[in-house]
Amino acid sequence: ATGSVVATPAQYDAEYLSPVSIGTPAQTLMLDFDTGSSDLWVFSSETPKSSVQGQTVYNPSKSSTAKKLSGATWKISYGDGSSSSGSVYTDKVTIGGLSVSNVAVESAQKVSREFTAEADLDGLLGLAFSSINTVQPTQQKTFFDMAKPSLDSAVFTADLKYGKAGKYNFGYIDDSAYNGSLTYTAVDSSNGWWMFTSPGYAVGSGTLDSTSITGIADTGTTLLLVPSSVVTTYYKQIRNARYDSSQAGYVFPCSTSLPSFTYAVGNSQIVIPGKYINFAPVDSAGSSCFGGIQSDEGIGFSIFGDVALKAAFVVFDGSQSPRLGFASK
Ligand SMILES: O=C(CNCCc1c[nH]c2ccccc12)Nc1scc(-c2ccccc2)c1C(=O)NCc1ccccc1
Repeated sequence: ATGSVVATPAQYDAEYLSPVSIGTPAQTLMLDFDTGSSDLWVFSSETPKSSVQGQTVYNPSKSSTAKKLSGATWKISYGDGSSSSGSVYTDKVTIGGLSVSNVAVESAQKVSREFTAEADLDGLLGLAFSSINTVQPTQQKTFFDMAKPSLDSAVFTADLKYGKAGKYNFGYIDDSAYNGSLTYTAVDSSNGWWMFTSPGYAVGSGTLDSTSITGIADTGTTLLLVPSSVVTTYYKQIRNARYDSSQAGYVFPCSTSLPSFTYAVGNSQIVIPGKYINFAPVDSAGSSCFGGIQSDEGIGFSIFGDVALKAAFVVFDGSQSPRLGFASK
């Protein structure tokens, strides 16, 4: 089997949302496919009304294939301080024509205000490794792990784009979606993430600096978060860039034309065009803009978020020895 689904960017490409059908008859929610976490959680009929502001909710009592996973709970929190928690059902989940039964669908009984504020986001679909799924007492498998036995090939691909719709494919690699060839690199999944080491980086047309960057391929994080030394080197090239402590990040005049950022993958390179690195205005006046490259200080590793991944076609190879493939497009 295979599946293919559109990934539509929210404002400023802050996240990408894909339609997912849950239950019988189908209840279609817009979920953020997240290779940085491993829980499929949704706004539901159990989410307090005061916490639901525009989201579409999953109602298990309206699904003939829903089963309560008795005694199971989940609770997750993210680095930005956001969090959610609740109960667990199993139900049929269909993504782009690919149907999987008995998938753990985590129903939110609590969501933090950051999620309530995201009116278009009805939940997350975790695509990291099942070893970091938060369901207790019995850890649950991700949609990808549940789908794997029926997939033509144990892979999924992310083809996110700048300011327009991209795609997630399951079970096959669309060789027409990228230029040149794929370069594969080793993954360390011991911490549950798609973690790899980039052997170097470059700013603009400069030469490659062989400072390696170890981080995770994370579609659920918006920005590219790298070591402070790399951040400093990048923004040193921009005359009016400055660290704004009130924003806790580098900002620059929105009119600035930005240098590209290149990250190496094995012997090849992915070039992030400068315009991808202007994330969003920090004020309504729109005079200063927040950079798409910021520090990974305090995380313990770097995060290749959407700013980095949307410059590439990315293969998440979940075979016996997982690996990541990157190609330019
Ligand atoms: O959690 C994910 C992926 N799912 C995000 C879902 C999500 C969280 N708010 C959302 C809001 C909307 C949509 C999805 C999400 N990735 C990882 S691995 C390590 C950290 C981390 C750990 C400690 C400190 C910092 C990061 C994060 C992290 O918190 N990223 C989000 C972030 C990172 C930095 C700044 C903001 C957010």
